[in-house]
Amino acid sequence: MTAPSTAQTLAPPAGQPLGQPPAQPPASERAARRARRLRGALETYISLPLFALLPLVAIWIATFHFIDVERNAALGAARDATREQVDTYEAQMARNLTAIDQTLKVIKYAVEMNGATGALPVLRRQGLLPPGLVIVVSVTDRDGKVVASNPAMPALDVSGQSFFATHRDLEDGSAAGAPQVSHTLSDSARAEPHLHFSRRINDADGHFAGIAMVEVDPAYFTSSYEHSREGERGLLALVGNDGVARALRVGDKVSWGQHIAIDGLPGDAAEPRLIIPDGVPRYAGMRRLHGFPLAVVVGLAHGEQMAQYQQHRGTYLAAALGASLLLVAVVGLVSAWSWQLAKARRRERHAQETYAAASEASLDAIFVLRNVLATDGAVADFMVEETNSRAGQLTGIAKDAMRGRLMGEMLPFYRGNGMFEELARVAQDGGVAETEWQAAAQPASGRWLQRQVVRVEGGVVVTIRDITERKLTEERIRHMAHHDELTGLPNRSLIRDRLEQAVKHAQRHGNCLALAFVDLDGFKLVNDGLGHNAGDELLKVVGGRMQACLRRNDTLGRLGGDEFVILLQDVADDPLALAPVLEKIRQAVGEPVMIAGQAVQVGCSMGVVMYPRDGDDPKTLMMNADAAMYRAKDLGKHNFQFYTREMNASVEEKLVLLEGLRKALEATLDADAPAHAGRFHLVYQPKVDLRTGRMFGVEALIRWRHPEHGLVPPPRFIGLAEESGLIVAIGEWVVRSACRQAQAWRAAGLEGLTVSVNVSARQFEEKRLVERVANALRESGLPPSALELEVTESLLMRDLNQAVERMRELKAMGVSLSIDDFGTGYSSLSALKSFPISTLKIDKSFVRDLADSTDDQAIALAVISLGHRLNLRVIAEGVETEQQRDFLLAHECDEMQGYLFSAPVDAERIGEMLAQQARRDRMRLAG
Ligand SMILES: Nc1nc2c(ncn2[C@@H]2O[C@@H]3COP(=O)(O)O[C@H]4[C@@H](O)[C@H](n5cnc6c(=O)[nH]c(N)nc65)O[C@@H]4COP(=O)(O)O[C@H]3[C@H]2O)c(=O)[nH]1
Repeated sequence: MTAPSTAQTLAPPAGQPLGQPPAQPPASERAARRARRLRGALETYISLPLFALLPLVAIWIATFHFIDVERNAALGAARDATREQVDTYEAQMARNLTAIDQTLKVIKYAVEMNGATGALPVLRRQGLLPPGLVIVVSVTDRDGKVVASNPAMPALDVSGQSFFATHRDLEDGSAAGAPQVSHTLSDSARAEPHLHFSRRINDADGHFAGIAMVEVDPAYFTSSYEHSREGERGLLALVGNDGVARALRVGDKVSWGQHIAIDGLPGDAAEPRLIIPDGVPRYAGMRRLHGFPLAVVVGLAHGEQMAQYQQHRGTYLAAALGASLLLVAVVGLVSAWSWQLAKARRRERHAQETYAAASEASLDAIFVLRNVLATDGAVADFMVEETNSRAGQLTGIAKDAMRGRLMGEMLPFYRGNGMFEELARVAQDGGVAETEWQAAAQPASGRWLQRQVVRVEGGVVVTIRDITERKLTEERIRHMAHHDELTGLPNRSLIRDRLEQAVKHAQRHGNCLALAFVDLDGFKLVNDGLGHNAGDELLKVVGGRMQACLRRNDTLGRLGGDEFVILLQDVADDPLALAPVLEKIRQAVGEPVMIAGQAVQVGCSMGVVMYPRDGDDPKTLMMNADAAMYRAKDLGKHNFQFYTREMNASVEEKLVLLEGLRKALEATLDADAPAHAGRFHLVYQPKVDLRTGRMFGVEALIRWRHPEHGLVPPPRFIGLAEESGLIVAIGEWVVRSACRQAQAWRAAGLEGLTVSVNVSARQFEEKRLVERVANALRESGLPPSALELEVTESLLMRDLNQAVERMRELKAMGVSLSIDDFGTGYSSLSALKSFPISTLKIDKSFVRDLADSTDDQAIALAVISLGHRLNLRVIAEGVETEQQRDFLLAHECDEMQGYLFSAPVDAERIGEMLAQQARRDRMRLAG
């Protein structure tokens, strides 16, 4: 664990600039390297063979020493034996030769005394002759002819022999002279090889008279050869001074005649040498025999003499070799084992170093923990055996300071947060445990950590990873999955989830909850008119405003588009109690919003349901809230509606209504159609000049008399006619009818009356609108100036350019245009300027509270002043009271319409009113 990590060795140390020669490694590192090298040298597989050389050398030194000693001993013994043999052989030969010479001397004496032929019988008789089987004695005359012998032999002449010549040639009268010895030979008298010992016989005068001879078998002289002494290849030889062997025995073989350089032979054996050329080196000793021209030679075969030594030497060498081999084998085995062990240790060290490097480079904190057992064998604590720097950063305790410490003492909180129990469980039962938790203690406080515990022998390894980033990412993804990207509000899936939870909670606790579907009114106009960025901005602002109206545990979410949903929990089971917050939201949404330097305004239609009265499951509640929201839309928008059971029937109701509308249209257009389908008809509401009080025009308003339901107000069916497209045909009928009626009044002499017709969005956007209007005017004969088309402000804003274009075409025809419900939309001044209109109509919602609401007063005044600045006439609708009229009059509003003057009435009544007015005019003129 102390070895430098791979990462450390690859990268320059911190602070060392790249490109510079590396600095000397620190002293501690150098010392560690030295220690490692020394450890390596002391490895058994290196040191043991080195140490084993000592006993090996000792074995061989001792072996060679013993061999040497043994050899010297063997050599000494060989020399001693040779000397002893030579001594013995010399003594034997001296004895034998002396006896032979004695015989020669006796024969000589007897011949000299008894004559050559008489001597031997005398000696035989006296028993002085040696046994004839072994030794032949004979006497020759001076000519060399054997004259007597014992035993008797064939005639023999030795005159040619050198020993005879030697005797004969001696000075006459000389004493006996020395005995002569012949070579070993065979002659005509005796076929067996023999050698002759001879002495000179003188006559009485001292002259040569012949010789006395003793013939001896050469084997006689080597008969003392004993295998036990001389061995199988020992040598005994009787050699003449001339160097020719007279008798020579090697083993059992007796021979003669070989040449032996006796002069070169030592008296004592020194070194083995080749005495005869039989290839056997021998330890040799030689003694000259006194009184005879002879020497004895003894040779002991080197091989035989050293045989025991050789045997011992072999034994020693074998023993030494055996011991050496044993030693080498043991050392080899131990070294191999040690090498394997060292290799395994190296591998282990390498693995440890790799582990340490990897561990140090790891972003995970790693703790190698040892079990600390209680007396009952259960794990009582853990001791830190190894760890890494990351662990130090995580715990705030230096890595080295952790080693050897008890976890319970180092991180006491680990017993309180379940970590110890988990570690102990894995330590005892095995397996792998994984846990994620949020750290509570410094320095990692607040961070999300993940630990993995794995059992190892005698402990556990704990890996701790900081997963805060992952958690945050997961949280972000979760948030994105459950929240609307634009507003950050909960999205449909989270809302559904929260609603489910809220319903469950309410079910458990018997509480109530409310759910409101909110749809923005007029959002599409902003989005289409000012662009998507403006739409997005508007959604954010409106979302923020709604959120501000809610309590902390309420939920505001966005379903998509301009649809929001509000979940109010733990509310009273009383719709009225909800009204304040809903109204607050409605007002907050209705406040103008500044977008791209421009004030825009939207409303909201809210459909509200309550659990449990309007449904006891999320699906039903959402469905019913949706139905209630549509009802709010139907009822003029920017309001909230609580769900009623009847709403559920609305779809079916709509279908029935639509069918009725269709039939009514058919019936209206077809004069012959049966009346039970109901028909449309028009009513007219007078428009009055505020200053003069004179009716100058009428607004045509459609009515549907249903055969069963009676009179159906326009708000109940205009929207449906719009939705279904029927409005185009209905609208065309309205224009044509209104034109026809207006022309009829004119024809009746009621001149100067204008008629206004409402044109809905669908109608206005229809391509043939201008053509249809032109047709209606042409058919009726009404001058275009008597016709006014009322379009709503919001309608114009849907497609500004197209609207302006369409308006210009109508204007070109001479038709007047007015903007209905002015003030509920968000026309910009610049847009307003471009409209070819003649009149602005203040919406009746601002007129209603004119007397009390300063806001409405301000709006009315703003519209009046705006209209006048643009040279437009301003008309207020829905004027019901005199206060309203007085206010409008005081503030120079031009015209008005409303119940104060007249509710919408049929054409006939308008005719009467016009007639009355004409009468009044005439009277005033007259009066
Ligand atoms: N509270 C109150 N209301 C007053 C007063 N004086 C008049 N009104 C009502 O105000 C509405 C005025 O018409 P609008 O704003 O164009 O609003 C109209 C118009 O937008 C639409 N509409 C009516 N007839 C037609 C039509 O022929 N074509 C189209 N496209 N829309 C029509 O239906 C809406 C409602 O028409 P109506 O029910 O006839 O309701 C009429 C009228 O009866 C008053 O003093 N107080």
